[in-house]
Amino acid sequence: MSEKRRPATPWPPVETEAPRFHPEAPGPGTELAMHYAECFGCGDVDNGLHMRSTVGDGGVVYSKFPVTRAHQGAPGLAHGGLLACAFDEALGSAVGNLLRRPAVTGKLETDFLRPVPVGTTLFIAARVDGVAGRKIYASADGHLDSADGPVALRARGLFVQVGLEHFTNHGDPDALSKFTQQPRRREDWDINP
Ligand SMILES: CCCCCCCCCC(=O)SCCNC(=O)CCNC(=O)[C@H](O)C(C)(C)COP(=O)(O)OP(=O)(O)OC[C@H]1O[C@@H](n2cnc3c(N)ncnc32)[C@H](O)[C@@H]1OP(=O)(O)O
Repeated sequence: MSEKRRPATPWPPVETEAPRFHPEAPGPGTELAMHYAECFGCGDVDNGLHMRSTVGDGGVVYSKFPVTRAHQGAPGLAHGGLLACAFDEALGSAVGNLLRRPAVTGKLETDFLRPVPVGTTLFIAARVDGVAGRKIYASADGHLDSADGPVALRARGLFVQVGLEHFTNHGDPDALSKFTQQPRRREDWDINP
């Protein structure tokens, strides 16, 4: 298949500032641990995505999603919803680790350009594109089987900064202590929008 094109829409869709990476953000070459053991994206969960991420140069976070039979939609092909899930994880990891601003996905759009077969590994490169107040814009490309393989998917996400109480009030009162990597303590986060 040739390089796929889709209609171009402005990104970020509003005026933004360049992202300011947290002074204690992990540097290039750092392998990121799972952020929560029960996370479907990166945790130690049966039939989860088992994604692993590494910080690259220039504010890029590289993630790998090994596609198995547990992730099928059509026979032999990855389920589109799980592919979108992989991008949510990859984009969220870039936002959370590089900015250390607590944020949740507000909007996620995914362009599916090529089928992703079982047995392939999706190599996702994610970056933070801009920040407008609480709104954090990030995007990613997903390459088949190598970092420079053909692009199978592209995604764009809006993450909205929230207070840490978002996790403790709506989720688990002990949420912060259950993060398995930095940022996990209140003082590890940049909570000022
Ligand atoms: C180290 C850690 C690594 C972590 C990796 C984790 C990866 C996984 C990440 C996730 O999956 S998070 C889970 C999925 N997401 C959610 O559960 C979020 C559910 N939604 C909410 O909780 C609220 O709707 C939300 C916090 C997103 C926003 O509610 P708020 O009341 O705080 O804010 P508001 O609605 O005023 O929106 C703030 C701004 O964002 C804009 N906005 C929000 N959602 C939007 C949307 N969908 N489209 C466009 N704009 C949107 C909104 O218009 C507004 O713009 P302005 O400031 O310019 O007025």
